Amino acid sequence: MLAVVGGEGGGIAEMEKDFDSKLRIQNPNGGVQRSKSFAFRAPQENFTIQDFELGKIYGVGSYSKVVRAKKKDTGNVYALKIMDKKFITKENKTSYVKLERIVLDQLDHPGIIRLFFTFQDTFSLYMALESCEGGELFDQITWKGRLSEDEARFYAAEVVDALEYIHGVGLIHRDIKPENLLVTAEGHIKIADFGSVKTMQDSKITVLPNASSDDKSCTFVGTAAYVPPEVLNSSPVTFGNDLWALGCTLYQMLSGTSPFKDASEWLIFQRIIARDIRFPDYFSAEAKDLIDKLLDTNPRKRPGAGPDGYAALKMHPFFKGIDWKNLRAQIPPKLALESNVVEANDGQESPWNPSHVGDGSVRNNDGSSGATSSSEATAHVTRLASIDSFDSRWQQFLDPGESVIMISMVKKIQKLTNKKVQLILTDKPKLIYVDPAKLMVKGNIIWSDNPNDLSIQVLSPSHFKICTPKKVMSFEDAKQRAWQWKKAIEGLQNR
Ligand SMILES: Nc1ncnc2c1ncn2[C@@H]1O[C@H](COP(=O)(O)OP(=O)(O)OP(=O)(O)O)[C@@H](O)[C@H]1O
Repeated sequence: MLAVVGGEGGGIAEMEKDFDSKLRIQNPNGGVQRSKSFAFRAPQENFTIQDFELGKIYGVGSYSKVVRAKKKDTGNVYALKIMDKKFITKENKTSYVKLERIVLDQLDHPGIIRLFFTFQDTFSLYMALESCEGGELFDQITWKGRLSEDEARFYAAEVVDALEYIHGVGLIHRDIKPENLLVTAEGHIKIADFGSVKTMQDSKITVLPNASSDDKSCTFVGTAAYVPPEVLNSSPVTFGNDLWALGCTLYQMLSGTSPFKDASEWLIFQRIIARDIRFPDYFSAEAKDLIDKLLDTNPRKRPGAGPDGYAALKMHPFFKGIDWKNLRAQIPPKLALESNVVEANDGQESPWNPSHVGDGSVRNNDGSSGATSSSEATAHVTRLASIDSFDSRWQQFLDPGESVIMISMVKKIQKLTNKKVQLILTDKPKLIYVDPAKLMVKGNIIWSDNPNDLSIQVLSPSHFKICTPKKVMSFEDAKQRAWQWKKAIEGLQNR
């Protein structure tokens, strides 16, 4: 995510009020102030984190962790999005959180992540989301190298179907990319991450005035590689924004990489503005034509944004054979598993240590609660931990009681060869990298709280260097978490 939407729009106390199941809503659109009593479809419950059995971490966002959570009494499984209240306030993410909560609550489509309920305790806000066991489409592309045209057609069609609904209710998603397209256990696509949506004038979706994204106070919203050229020229955002991103995503499905790639965001933007696209030879004429049209510099000319609406997109020859009425009844492509790519996965889920979140106390109706954390500073760092995936393979590299702060599969860039390694940061603190195939520690970076002896240099969202007096090591994180690595290491140094 590049830019933060809107202003802070009120503190955490106000947000807690907004999270009440009854609230007064005002629609800022259309000039006339519409005001009505409003009940969330997904209620705010009085649950605690102890009501759930926590499983693996699905992923980490810039201000949240998403964990597999089974409700102990019903056995229902959710993707529990856990957000640290202090962090949200500090990082001005309040409006982003409110927006996602209120928008998801009103969306109802099989191609969009469902929000079931929310709850909170002293430290955290929790959103119980529909669980997507298949992970991100990004991982499917990475693990398969690239997708076949049939696979890409299937996924693209499901995205088109959901986008038609999103645009139909007057919303622009603004952050369509393979990381935000989640895959269910069965292999269907669900669009996630509605924190950057923009409501159009005549939107059917109601948002709180201070939960909406305010374009005036920010440069732009989205992710560098998927941003359309008009957004870089500060033109008003339109539905065409998502259609450009769809074109980039389809290109990435078919080739394995996004069409506008370079070493820095600035260079990526130059490529986007110059519309510097090269199609691999193996793309079919239909795929090339559709991507070429979706990446039209004129947003109104992109199929789906013109006077014929979505018919123009759905009737494109690339989608020949797609049964648009029965999409979700079709058999999805076979999912790739991480274990097919990295050897030695014992296939076991490793449960996440629940002491990493919340305080376990029940929230009273007046918003007060009992317990406070004894080691708040450390817990805070741990709650902010950025963890791609954590399974029992990495447990053997930890001492008893030691927990992981951040872990990701990264490329260690060397002069002659680049090597995939698992970079692991723990609360000891310990910073090591492991050969994922041989399950051997390949490097132990000597920890120091002194930034002269251990520092992180971020070169681009995906490229960072770990510098020690003896050595400088260069890493590439495909998930663009270079800044999170810096934050996590510096957070531990300043604990
Ligand atoms: N419903 C879900 N089911 C399974 N995994 C999920 C679900 N929602 C999110 N995830 C995983 O958790 C990760 C973090 O999600 P989250 O929504 O917190 O942040 P994000 O989408 O990465 O966004 P950002 O960094 O822009 O805040 C996602 O990238 C995804 O891999």
